[in-house]
Order: sequence, then structure tokens, then C-alpha cells
Amino acid sequence: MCTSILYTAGDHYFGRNLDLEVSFGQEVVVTPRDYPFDFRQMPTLDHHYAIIGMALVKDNYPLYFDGANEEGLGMAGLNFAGLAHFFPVVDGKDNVSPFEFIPYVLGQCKNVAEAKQLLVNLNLVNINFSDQLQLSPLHWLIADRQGAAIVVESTPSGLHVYDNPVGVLTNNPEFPSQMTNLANYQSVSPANPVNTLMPKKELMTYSRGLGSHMLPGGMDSESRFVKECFTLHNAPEGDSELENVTNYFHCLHAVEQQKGLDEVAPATFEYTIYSDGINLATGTFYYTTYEDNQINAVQMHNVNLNSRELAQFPLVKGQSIHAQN
Ligand SMILES: C[C@H](CCC(=O)NCC(=O)O)[C@H]1CC[C@H]2[C@@H]3[C@H](O)C[C@@H]4C[C@H](O)CC[C@]4(C)[C@H]3CC[C@]12C
Repeated sequence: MCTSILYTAGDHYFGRNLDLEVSFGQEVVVTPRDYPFDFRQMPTLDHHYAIIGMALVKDNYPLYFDGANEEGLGMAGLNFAGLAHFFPVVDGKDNVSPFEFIPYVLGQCKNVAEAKQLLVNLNLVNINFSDQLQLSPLHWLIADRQGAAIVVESTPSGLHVYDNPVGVLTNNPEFPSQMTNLANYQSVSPANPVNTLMPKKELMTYSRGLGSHMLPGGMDSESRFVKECFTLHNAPEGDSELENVTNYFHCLHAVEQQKGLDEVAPATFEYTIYSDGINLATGTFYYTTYEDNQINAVQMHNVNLNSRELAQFPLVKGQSIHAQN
């Protein structure tokens, strides 16, 4: 499972938790403007916006899990098992495979409005990257540095593009059902509740935080969606980049999966392999890994963006403890 968010605090911060039981060998990858992006059914993009994000590089091709471009448009692919459906190639449509979808959008669009235009003629097609790396059933959150966000879901009924007013995406069910479910939690609050249960009776406020007593806390995607909406939309806005990045990671880590809690096969547990976030205005990409609570950063503009060669930054994994004596 996974969770992706757009946090607004002056600038906009976009990224995700990647929750899985195996690591693919992903790293931070910058694709510069002149790297030739080949597509199976569409013309090569010889020149495009530069992209930074988390990717597995295979045969010199960056298979992005999530990322953002130099204009401040971000995009993340999240599991959508059993619901995602990809189609055969159709003449006259823009036929793009899901593994090409992030470069296709981030290479060409400055913002969500441009992405919506590009999606009008899109057909997400069932072409595997290779026999070893077959398609995964994904849906996507796309968000920009003006704060707009959409969700893209390709199901048996076709391609669906939904405005996302909450800036959160997890996994199943379909996005409109997640939004409907939020209505059940409207009374969840950071404040202690007013007693409407028995207004004429005194009830003891035995604890702080009673306003969030009904907040779901499970590992499942519906619980994470509600919990993250509550956390994100009550998060403070900081006065500095450091404060904002700190708040941002607290929001994501609120729904992280600790090892041992989500059993996906006997004795095999899914956990939050990494959490990442990019400041969409500055192009600084931040991340933490399960093994390392330290926030690491890669600044895309410190890489030569007028190049044809991918720049790869292996993930820092060792825990660093600040010994004080
Ligand atoms: C499985 C995860 C999504 C995380 C998640 O929700 N998993 C748990 C679950 O089963 O619910 C997805 C997100 C991005 C995906 C990868 C990217 O799409 C890039 C690449 C695309 C290829 O078609 C398949 C391999 C490969 C490398 C994908 C493997 C599966 C990934 C890593």
C-alpha cells in the first residue's frame, strides 16, 4: 500500500510513502532535458522538462515510481490492485504504457491544467516493460506548485480523471468512494468534543485528544486515507523550509507502516520502504528510508540539466545516531 500527499505551506510539497515487502533497488534519479525518452507507441521526446524522483534504472531507462519536473509538476503511481485495467493499442489515440506515464506527463506539462489537456486523448495500454518487469496495477496522483491536484484511474469502464480537493491518495477503492467515505468522519476534530450524546448529562473528559477518538488507525487504504486527510489538513504551516519539511514528513510518517503489522503472505510483512517529498517551487527532493530517520536531500538544479545522461543517487540507508556524550 502507499500514501501520496500534497502539503501546502507557502510552497507546495509533494511525495509519497512506498509501502511494500520487497525493495526494487530504486534510487533518486535526475533525468536531464536532453535524455532521449523513447516510448513504445509514441514519438521519442528528445528534449523535455528535467525530472527528479525515485526510480529503478533498467537498461538506462528510469522507471519512475514518483517524481516531479523542473516546472513544479509532481506525479506518483500507487497500487490499485484488482481495479486498474489497461487497454490494447487503439489507432488515433495517444497510446502510453503505465511504465511510461510519469515521463510522458512530467516531460511535457508545466501544471495540472496542461496535464488534463494531455490526458484528453490518452489510452493507457497493456504493454510490459519486459517479461521480468510486467505492468503493475497503478493509479496516479498528479499535483502542481499552484496547489491543484488530480487523480487518474484507468478501469474497465475507461480513463477517469478526478479533481482531488484533498491532496491525498492511497489505494483501493476508487477515488470517488474514498471521498464519499470521508463524510463519515466529518466530526473528527483536534479539539475536545462537545457532549451531544446526552446534552443534559455531565460526561468526563478523561483524556486529551478525544476529538480524534473515532479516527481510523488501520494499515488498510481506507483508514490511511481518512487518517492522512485529518493529519494533513490540520498540519501547521511553518515559517521556514526546515519547519515545513519537518511538518511534511510528520504527515507522511503518521501513516507509515512499521515492520510486523501488515502481513501480506505468511511471515512476510509490508512496510514503508521510503518516504519522499519534493519542494515543487525549488526542486529539492527530500527522503527518509525505513532504516534511516535522517532526512536526506538531492537538489535537482545542482545537476547539469542540459545533458543526455541520467544522474543517479543511491539511497542512504544506515541509521545515524547523534551521540551526545
Ligand atoms: C508496488 C508499488 C506500489 C506500492 C504498493 O501499493 N504496494 C503494496 C500493495 O500491494 O498494496 C509500485 C509503485 C511504482 C511501481 C513501479 C513503477 O511503476 C516502475 C516499474 C514499472 C514496471 O511496469 C513494473 C516494475 C516497476 C519497478 C513498478 C513496480 C511496482 C511499483 C514499485
